[in-house]
Amino acid sequence: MSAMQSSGYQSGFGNEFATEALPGTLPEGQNSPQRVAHGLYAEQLSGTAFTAPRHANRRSWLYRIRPAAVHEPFEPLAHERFHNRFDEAPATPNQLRWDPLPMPAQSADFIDGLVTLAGNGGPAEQAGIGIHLYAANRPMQGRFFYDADGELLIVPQQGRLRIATELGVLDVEPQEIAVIPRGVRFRVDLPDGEARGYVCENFGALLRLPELGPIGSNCLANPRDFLTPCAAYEDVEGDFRLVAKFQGALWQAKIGHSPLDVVGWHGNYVPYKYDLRRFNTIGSISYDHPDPSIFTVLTSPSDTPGTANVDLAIFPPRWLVAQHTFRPPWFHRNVASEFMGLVTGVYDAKAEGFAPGGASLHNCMSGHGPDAATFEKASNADLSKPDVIGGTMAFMFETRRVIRPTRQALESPQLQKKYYACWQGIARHFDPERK
Ligand SMILES: O=C(O)Cc1cc(O)ccc1O
Ligand SMILES: [Fe+2]
Repeated sequence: MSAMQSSGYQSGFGNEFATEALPGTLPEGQNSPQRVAHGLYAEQLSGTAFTAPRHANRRSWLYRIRPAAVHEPFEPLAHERFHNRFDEAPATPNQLRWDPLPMPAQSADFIDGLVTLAGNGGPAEQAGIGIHLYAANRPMQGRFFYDADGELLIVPQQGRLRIATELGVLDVEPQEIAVIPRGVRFRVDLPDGEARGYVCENFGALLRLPELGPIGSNCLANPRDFLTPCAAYEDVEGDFRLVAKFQGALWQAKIGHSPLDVVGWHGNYVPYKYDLRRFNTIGSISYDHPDPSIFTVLTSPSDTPGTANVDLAIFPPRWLVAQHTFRPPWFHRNVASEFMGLVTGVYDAKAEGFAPGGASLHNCMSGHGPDAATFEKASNADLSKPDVIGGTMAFMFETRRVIRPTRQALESPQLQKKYYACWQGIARHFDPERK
């Protein structure tokens, strides 16, 4: 099958977009005309309840060669490593860290290459997240995927992804993220031959931009930097497979055509990408390190105000200028649970052991913070000079619920058995006489 080429982008977050790959496709003044132009079918894709409040309501109208209903029955598709079984092992208060997942030894496409590391809640609850890694060395050939359980926040760490979706093509590279809405069908091609990264499967409310409060009307992730593809379609027939993730398990159906056959669409339920290097990072220009909520790119709110189902926060390059201050992240315990990954460079709280492609987990109320080497260095740094953190991009999925590692994550050879030791060298400095 010929890979769809990039179709260009439209900018903005949550906009009412309208795009057509063939002129005259979109109906004028209505959504569902008696006959759609070019002999297409009209289909609504609803991402929120029909009656969701207007500001949160998301749906798109798709004008396509065949409706999404056209495929043979689904049958279960085994996948040992990609699931939502977050109750296989006791949730642990231990600080955990993993080395990067190796590239696959056998041939694996994006779906084959998914491994579930941890999660909470589930698709039936419509709350919580799944945390997965992927490592792939083959494009998805003749198969397409959609996730009915949640939207997929994809964080590439190595290798570019070409994500051909029903609504158009997203080309993403490390330091960019992509979000594929629940239900949207897509295929992942690998322009660099292999790729690796992280996926947050969000079972809860759709990711949105955080409120800015006193920050004002700009900064953090600016809406115009979010890019949604222009319409692009494939008109191909063949012996293809449609893979669905439904209630934690995979299903597969035969489909005789590419489901990426949407010639035009309009609406606000859309895939998008965002370049994390565009993030307008805010920090202290006086003293003390603020809470990392200032680093929030996107948030999935829960039913409790200010308490996220999941936040995506990033730790991008930035200047550290705070005076009479311990500049790196402080020691802390958090009611929320923190999963971190590293796209590139070094994370400022960890001198070593947290490698690009690796991961860490600090659960609810588990103490963590700078390792011993970082503490000593930052406690003795010359604060008369600004310090610059360059060439790095770490991120965090922070969630209100405890993050439960899967059995395979706890049994993985990548789990660092001695992670706790990075704090064991923390010296006792207490001296009642010392100022
Ligand atoms: O390293 C961490 O644990 C993440 C983190 C970063 C930060 O700057 C402040 C708090 C926090 O949890
Ligand atoms: Fe933390």
